[in-house]
Amino acid sequence: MIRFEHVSQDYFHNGASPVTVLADVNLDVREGEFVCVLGPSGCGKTTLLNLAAGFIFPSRGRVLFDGRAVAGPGPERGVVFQDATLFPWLSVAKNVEFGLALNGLRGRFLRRRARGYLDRLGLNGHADKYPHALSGGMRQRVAIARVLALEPKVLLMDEPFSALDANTRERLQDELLRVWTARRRTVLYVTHSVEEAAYLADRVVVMGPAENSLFRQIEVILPRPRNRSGAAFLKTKAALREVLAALPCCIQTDIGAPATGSTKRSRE
Ligand SMILES: Nc1ncnc2c1ncn2[C@@H]1O[C@H](COP(=O)(O)OP(=O)(O)OP(=O)(O)O)[C@@H](O)[C@H]1O
Repeated sequence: MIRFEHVSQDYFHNGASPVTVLADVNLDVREGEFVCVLGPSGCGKTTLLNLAAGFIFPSRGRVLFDGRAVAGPGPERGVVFQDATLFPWLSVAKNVEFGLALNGLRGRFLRRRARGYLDRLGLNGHADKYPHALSGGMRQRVAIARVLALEPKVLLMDEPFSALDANTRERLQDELLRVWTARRRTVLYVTHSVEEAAYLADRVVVMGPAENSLFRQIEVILPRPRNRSGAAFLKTKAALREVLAALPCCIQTDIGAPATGSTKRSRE
């Protein structure tokens, strides 16, 4: 569904020589697959996602969607960011309807589609509220409903739940999995969290420094729904932490382990 073919990405800073963030990345995301991209801060996770979204273009190589080169953003690739960027002057329902109207839906078809996705995300009692009256978790739910309502083939998600408290995050992870299981969309999901990657992913792509952009790929073969305290789940987390700990010269890592005597941070 998404293919990165020998993709390299350079950035330029004030006339200095270019900095290579991704080097010769080859990655296939299969249709219906849930792929998490995990790695230290600054290793290029968002860059990878932005390339798939068509927000930027590779310095070298090609990014393909459904066999065709990505030439820019498109409704078949829905993007969810860390901060829900809703229109503050529109109600919840109107926020979801906005993109549908831009894509040509009108009248009751538009309203029915929007309501359907608000229901799916547990927002049916909040359709007439404005974003300022919603909690962070609810705002993020609206942002997801808004993207899902466009029925994209691929969801590109950049740390969508990282700003939320642990309970809300886990609830939204379950809601996302419920929607994903029902429709089996392809998901490319950037996270710092080992726990999140182990819970969500079919496959975890661990990214490293540019010369080793795709450091390791790990299939997560645990059955769903996953038990966060089960032995197999804990083992998967431990395996992922081991891979992260083996990364050469991390900038910052979030490997979910106590940071005693090291510079490693934990958010879990
Ligand atoms: N438009 C840009 N121009 C110049 N440098 C950039 C640009 N976008 C990203 N970078 C640099 O590229 C590197 C990778 O950034 P990117 O945001 O892809 O990493 P990341 O792994 O997503 O980081 P984080 O986990 O902190 O969000 C960083 O050093 C960043 O400063």
